Amino acid sequence: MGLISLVKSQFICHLIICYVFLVSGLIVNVVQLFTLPLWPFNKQLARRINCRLGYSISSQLVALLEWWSGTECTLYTDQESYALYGKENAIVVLNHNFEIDFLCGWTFCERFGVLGSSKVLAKKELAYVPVIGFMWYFLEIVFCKRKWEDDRRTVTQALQNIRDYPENFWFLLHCEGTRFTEKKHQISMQVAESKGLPKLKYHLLPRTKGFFVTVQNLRGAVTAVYDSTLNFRNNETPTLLGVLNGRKYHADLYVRRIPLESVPVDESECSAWLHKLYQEKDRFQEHYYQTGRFPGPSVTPPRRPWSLINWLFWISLLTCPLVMLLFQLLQTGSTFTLLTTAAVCIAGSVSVRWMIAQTEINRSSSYGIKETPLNNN
Ligand SMILES: CC/C=C\C/C=C\C/C=C\C/C=C\C/C=C\C/C=C/CCC(=O)SCCNC(=O)CCNC(=O)[C@H](O)C(C)(C)COP(=O)(O)OP(=O)(O)OC[C@H]1O[C@@H](n2cnc3c(N)ncnc32)[C@H](O)[C@@H]1OP(=O)(O)O
Ligand SMILES: CCCCCCCC/C=C\CCCCCCCC(=O)OC[C@@H](O)COP(=O)(O)O
Repeated sequence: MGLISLVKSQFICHLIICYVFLVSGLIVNVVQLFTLPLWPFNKQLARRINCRLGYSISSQLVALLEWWSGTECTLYTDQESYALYGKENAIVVLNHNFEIDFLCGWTFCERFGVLGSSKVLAKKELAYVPVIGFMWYFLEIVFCKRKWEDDRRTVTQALQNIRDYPENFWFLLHCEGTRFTEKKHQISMQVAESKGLPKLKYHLLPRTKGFFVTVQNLRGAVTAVYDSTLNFRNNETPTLLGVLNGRKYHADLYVRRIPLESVPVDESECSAWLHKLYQEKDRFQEHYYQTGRFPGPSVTPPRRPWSLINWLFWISLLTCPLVMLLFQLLQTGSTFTLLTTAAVCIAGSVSVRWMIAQTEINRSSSYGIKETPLNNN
């Protein structure tokens, strides 16, 4: 192990990174709160400000992936589509197999300049993740309970709200609705069979309602669907803890740009269209496993310096007072103050560890296992 790798794997480095993320995140959250009075008077300005504030949080995680772990992100796509990325609103349909697929998604957003404004149809539980959940509230992220009876109205309303968003955005949909596990796959394929649909090898059966309602409500505001398929080279199974430890991964993303006009308007045709899309995605994954690459030309969109600059800004701003405070505590240090400091550090570490745990597949929800109609019979 080289010296740099050794440094990156040290707990003290992780502690500092997490401290900077938490404290800067909370500061940004407070500033976001101060934008509240602006919303009724100049909503578009409030949104633009929040895009920048949100960027200041999410780009730290991107910097961790791009600059700390040095993970390579390769894009497989055609030249004409490449020229349009970041210059239009789009719905992104992405497979959901990896613990850091959200982070790779963010990284591509960053490289095409839409990180601050990126959106997602996210499960409601994520709204309660400290820092991120609060940030998302101000970025008008669309949350769902994954219960269609409850979601139909709220999701439609939230989608209508973002139609006039002042910055180009990508709206991410993991149509499978949950992360891939063997058990969920097995159950999902029983559902596919019962519906007379072809079996998928690498994906869960997509849930079509969210996709339909998104297309229906964003038609006219969004110009394309980006059918995106992510995989990692050499059977890597990336984790956020691995990234924090400075481990380098190799992400490959295959993107096809599909004009929105070619997505059917009728609900059942739209659902059939999505099922067909996932059958094609399955073939792309098969191709990847056979050949080690996706079809077509590949390109590596360059890293931009902004995520690193933002990160270094927060690190320099927040570590000096921390060091000074620790020195003062040690000098004056009563047992009580030292114990209190230790307790605050432990509480911080535990909460960040809890946040990281939200990304871990072995703690994945039981969605797709419990609620299947086959299990209810
Ligand atoms: C150039 C670069 C391009 C791209 C770059 C890539 C990405 C960057 C883009 C943006 C980045 C932005 C943000 C990223 C940051 C963070 C991301 C964080 C992640 C959050 C992700 C999540 O939280 S995923 C979970 C939440 N989201 C979803 O669930 C979306 C998908 N779900 C739906 O759409 C659902 O329809 C729903 C949620 C709207 C409603 O849920 P419900 O369960 O009620 O669904 P349905 O009514 O649809 O389900 C019933 C139907 O499903 C059938 N069924 C039952 N059991 C199963 C089963 N086990 N498997 C499959 N199907 C099942 C059932 O039979 C019903 O069928 P019907 O025919 O009757 O519909
Ligand atoms: C600068 C570095 C800071 C290091 C500290 C990192 C702290 C972690 C911060 C944020 C992590 C939370 C981001 C949440 C995004 C997780 C998205 C996700 O993958 O959700 C899963 C959901 O789709 C499906 O859930 P289930 O499979 O049904 O269960």
